[in-house]
Amino acid sequence: MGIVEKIKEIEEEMARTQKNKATEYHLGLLKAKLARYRAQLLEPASKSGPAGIGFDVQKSGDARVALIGFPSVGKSTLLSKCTHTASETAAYEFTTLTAIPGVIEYQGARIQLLDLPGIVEGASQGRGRGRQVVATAKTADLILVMLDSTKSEEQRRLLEIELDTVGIRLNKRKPDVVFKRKTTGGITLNTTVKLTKTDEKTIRTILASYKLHNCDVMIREDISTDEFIDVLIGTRKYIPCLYVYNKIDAISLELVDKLARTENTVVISCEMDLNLDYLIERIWESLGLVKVYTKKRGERPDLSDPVCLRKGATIEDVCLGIHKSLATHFRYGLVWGRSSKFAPHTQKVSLNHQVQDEDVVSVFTK
Ligand SMILES: Nc1nc2c(ncn2[C@@H]2O[C@H](COP(=O)(O)OP(=O)(O)OP(=O)(O)O)[C@@H](O)[C@H]2O)c(=O)[nH]1
Ligand SMILES: [K+]
Ligand SMILES: [Mg+2]
Repeated sequence: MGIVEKIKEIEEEMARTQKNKATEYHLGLLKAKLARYRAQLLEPASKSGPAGIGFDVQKSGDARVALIGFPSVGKSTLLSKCTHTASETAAYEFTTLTAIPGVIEYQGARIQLLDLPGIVEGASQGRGRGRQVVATAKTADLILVMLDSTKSEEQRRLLEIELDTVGIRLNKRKPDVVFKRKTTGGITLNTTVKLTKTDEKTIRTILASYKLHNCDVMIREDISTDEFIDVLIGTRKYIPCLYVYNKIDAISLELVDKLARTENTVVISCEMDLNLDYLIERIWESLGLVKVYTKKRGERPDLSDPVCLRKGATIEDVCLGIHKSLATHFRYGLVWGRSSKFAPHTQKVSLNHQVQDEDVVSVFTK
């Protein structure tokens, strides 16, 4: 029996099993098994072929944003409107067949926007180019789930399932669980909160089913069984996401209003150029990029050409963003701004100092 069939069998058994206190533990086991098979199916290291490999597009710029959606929702139209790259658009489905990168320039940052082929239900199982598309989505810093506002709400849930299946967790934080493998000593399980969505027995059974007989587990959040499995599998990707409803020119104002009030949602019309600037603002905000200005000794900071970095970036990243040699010859840095302990005064810092948005940085070399 192939992995796909095995997965199907487990899914069927789960569907047949009634959800209650008595079956909770058995369902937990099935979930663990299912997650393991899916991981086998989708990780690049699996023997089932190059399933986990995405389209070969060079990452460039300060961040990567991937467009995911069903065919003909307007992904290519959006790329063509927001970047200098033209991607073919047409009224028929599957116009786009590969990944097409474009660049959004905003606030001094270069954001790579990736137009991707439309995916269909079952994409993560290998239908169409779906697996390649979702594998590419895994490499993104932000996912735009693009939806056709004239179509049913169902499309959003279906896309979420496809992304979830390949281990992408949208708008979620990594569960607050510390997990350490050991060679001896058995299992130490500690919780700092009351577990309401799973229990110790289920957790211990899952550990056993993964043949983890020696480990330390510290659970610091009220997690579910699924979230615990995510921790064990370890390759889950926690990616922020914006839901982008396109074609609002074709729906009622009431519906536009309702959609616009939904969390993590932006409504647009590519065709009528509605709200596209606002979308870019939201993309920028969701990426949480950090802009740092550099300053040479005795000069004013250069406000025209900031260095753009990811959240959590350090002085070392600033150096690398300017020139490779700067980090190797680094003596010390000076920081003005929010990350400076002595704001608004200067702080002398080393390479591992974390910078904040709008900091001004000077680097002194040997
Ligand atoms: N009414 C309306 N139509 C739009 C809008 N944006 C795009 N379209 C139309 O939707 C159709 C599909 O657009 P594409 O950009 O090719 O869609 P896609 O998502 O890239 O499609 P695939 O590459 O096939 O997956 C085209 O006929 C567009 O003209 C919009 O804002 N309003
Ligand atoms: K199309
Ligand atoms: Mg397209």
